[in-house]
Amino acid sequence: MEIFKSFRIEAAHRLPGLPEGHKCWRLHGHSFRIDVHVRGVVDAQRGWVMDFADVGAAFRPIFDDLDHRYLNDIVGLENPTSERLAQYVWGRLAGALPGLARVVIHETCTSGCAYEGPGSVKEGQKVGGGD
Ligand SMILES: Nc1nc2c(c(=O)[nH]1)N=C([C@H](O)[C@H](O)COP(=O)(O)OP(=O)(O)OP(=O)(O)O)CN2
Ligand SMILES: [Zn+2]
Repeated sequence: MEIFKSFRIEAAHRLPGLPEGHKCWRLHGHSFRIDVHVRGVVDAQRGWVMDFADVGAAFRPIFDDLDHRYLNDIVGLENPTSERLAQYVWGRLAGALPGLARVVIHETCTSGCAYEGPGSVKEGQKVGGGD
């Protein structure tokens, strides 16, 4: 069984790896939604995989570091694409949240990414890179 909890973060960013003419090179902001998925068995007594509150507690320090921030200023997020943000969140949560299964970043209502941790994608499996 997989459960999830969603968090909303208001933050600014720009993508310095893009050409200057690209709209996302410029400073702009998003209401990011971050979904944290945890996979595990349903405990017979409690009837749940994990208390949603425990997911919230594990995410809290990350929320505090990301919310109402300029993401590019954060070490590890110098190029804060959705993909880099997913890797960043995973890297911080993995040791704190047993059963972490997926981190989903909704950068806008229509775009984002899902990450299932290192090893979930083969090294060198490049599918894009254009601007
Ligand atoms: N693979 C990625 N592509 C893009 C990212 C990203 O993080 N990973 N980020 C951006 C920009 O930051 C942009 O703010 C979001 O992209 P986009 O979906 O193009 O935003 P729009 O709301 O302008 O989309 P429309 O549907 O065209 O209105 C760009 N690409
Ligand atoms: Zn953006």
